[in-house]
Amino acid sequence: MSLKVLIVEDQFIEANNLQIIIERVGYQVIGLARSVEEALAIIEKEQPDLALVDIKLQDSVSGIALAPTLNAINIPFIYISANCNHDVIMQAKGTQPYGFIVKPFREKDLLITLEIAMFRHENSLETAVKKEEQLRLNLLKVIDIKDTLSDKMLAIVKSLQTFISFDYLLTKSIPLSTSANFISYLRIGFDEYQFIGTKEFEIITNHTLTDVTKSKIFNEKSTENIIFVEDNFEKMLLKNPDQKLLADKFNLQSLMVLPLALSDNNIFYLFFYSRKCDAYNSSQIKLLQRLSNPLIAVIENLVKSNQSDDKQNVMLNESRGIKKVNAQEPDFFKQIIGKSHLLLNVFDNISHVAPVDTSVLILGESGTGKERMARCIHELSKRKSQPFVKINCAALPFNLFESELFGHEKGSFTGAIERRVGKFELANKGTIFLDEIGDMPPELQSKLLRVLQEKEIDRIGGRDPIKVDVRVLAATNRELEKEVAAGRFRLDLFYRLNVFPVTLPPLRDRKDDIPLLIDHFISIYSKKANKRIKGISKKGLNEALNYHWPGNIRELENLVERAILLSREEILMRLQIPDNISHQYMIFEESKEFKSIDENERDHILQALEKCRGKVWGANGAAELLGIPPTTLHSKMKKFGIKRSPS
Ligand SMILES: Nc1ncnc2c1ncn2[C@@H]1O[C@H](COP(=O)(O)OP(=O)(O)OP(=O)(O)O)[C@@H](O)[C@H]1O
Repeated sequence: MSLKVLIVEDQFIEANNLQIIIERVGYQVIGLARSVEEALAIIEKEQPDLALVDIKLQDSVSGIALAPTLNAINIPFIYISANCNHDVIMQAKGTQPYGFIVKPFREKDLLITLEIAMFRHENSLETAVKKEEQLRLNLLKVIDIKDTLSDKMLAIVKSLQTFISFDYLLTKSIPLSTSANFISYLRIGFDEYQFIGTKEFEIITNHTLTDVTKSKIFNEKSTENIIFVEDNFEKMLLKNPDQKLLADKFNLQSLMVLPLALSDNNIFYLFFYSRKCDAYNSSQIKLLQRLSNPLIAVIENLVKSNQSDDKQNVMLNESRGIKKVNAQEPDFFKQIIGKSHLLLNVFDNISHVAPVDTSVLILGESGTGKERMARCIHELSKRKSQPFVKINCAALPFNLFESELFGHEKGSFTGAIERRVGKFELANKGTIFLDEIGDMPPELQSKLLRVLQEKEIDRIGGRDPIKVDVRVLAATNRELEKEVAAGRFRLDLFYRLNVFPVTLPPLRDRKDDIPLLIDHFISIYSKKANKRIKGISKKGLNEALNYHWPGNIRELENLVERAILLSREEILMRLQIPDNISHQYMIFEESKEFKSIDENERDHILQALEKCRGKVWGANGAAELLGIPPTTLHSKMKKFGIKRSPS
């Protein structure tokens, strides 16, 4: 059956042209809409499989306004626009389109973008369905686990984590008489949780459970799912001091509540908290609703076994001291040091994508660990016993590029004195890692695209194409959308590579990891230097925590290595951190432009947020530091388009 396409384009000739192109290859155009309103009417009558949406419509409403509806009903869409300025691209990107075509475009580019969009959509649907089924089975399996109650609870927590990312999960039953009435888990590593029951909670917060169960969210016998993100989360905290206590204690920034109505009229609540301020959305609520039956079955089983087993009651509700569960180091990411929640989010994504053959585009500033992550993806895949071949696209001279990637036959050009096998062939059955992909010359981008599409290469001077089976991982520290907008990077290649983007956070956004990384590098480089260095001084660590690390982990690694070589003591006194003030001065000199008052205010707010690690409200928050009310800071952040990115 041919795919049904909706075209949203106000220029008749262009809409007609699009229709001719796509009908020629077998798609069915179910409607030409000239405005968002017309598009909505068509969608209501006849659900398209895909929509092509022009961004700039004559009507005052932009095509981007259609995105929430299309996303909600799961219709993939591709934007078409003659305007590729950065702001438009960023605004469009935020709505998660399946493609972006810049006018004027070639017919071929349009068709490839359509094909990739459908491929990605089907793939993501299929994967989502498979994963959901797996989660359902995993939850039901918990019933048969013979382990203790807390092991069962932990199994549920871990199963849910792969779908609903959380940093703290609290479960609570109403009325309080149910024995498993307050259990919570704080995520402290990729697969590590700290169990926090009633007693532990009191030790950590200095408040009794009675203090913190006063709030409405806890006591309401509501069975509605609720999400608190961004401003709503802050507003909710103002009304619920107990939630504020939790949020401040664990640096939480959003909440999703799932009430489960048990058959004995009790309500069992799952509170998912995240350190990201926009972690939850309605699609997760829908997922949890679909899963409510297995969840209720497993929770009822859990509550029943808890009531019938006094010893386990003691373990859940009376345990003293703070327990780490599953404290053994997980194998998956042992090469990648760090436990900050931003990195844990990356681990979650990588653990989903690594085993499948999808291309992964690793983004992040220089030195954030992109190559290390690529190796890790390879190690976690079924290709791990096959070669991992790296190409640095920025370091290869232009004239050697093609021969390096695809190889050449003897005598195919002056200097080709013998046959050479290219990196793609060397990587056959394994993984190829294209580092600094943003620096690949445009002429070669089309050749790379061909390899990705046809899965075959042409050696220079060779007669027949050679089949290759490689998984492609690519990395860049450039903003590829900007490169596309500037015409330096092919759009179709961008979409091929951007199937699964992963962004590594800069070190300054995950300062919690600095002590771990310093210890890690001290242990490596002190062994190398044959010295016994035990650690770093408090002052040295504080300086490292206050530095902004433009060179990220590589810079930290180099500074630790240098300090070890120079150190005569068992403790590193300090790292030779470049002078922050002179650095700022340099930036000012380089930028030359004189800043407006608004720009200065924006920078100042950003600096305050960075210093307070994204915290706006309360003690040590940015509002306090700036000496303004949090609500004022909030509206200024809105005005300047600043979103909080906590450490
Ligand atoms: N999480 C980590 N744990 C330990 N070492 C790390 C981690 N991330 C990066 N490193 C180390 O930091 C250095 C830089 O990492 P890597 O080369 O992977 O960064 P990159 O983002 O690919 O850099 P570039 O963009 O400059 O190519 C390497 O020596 C790497 O081993």
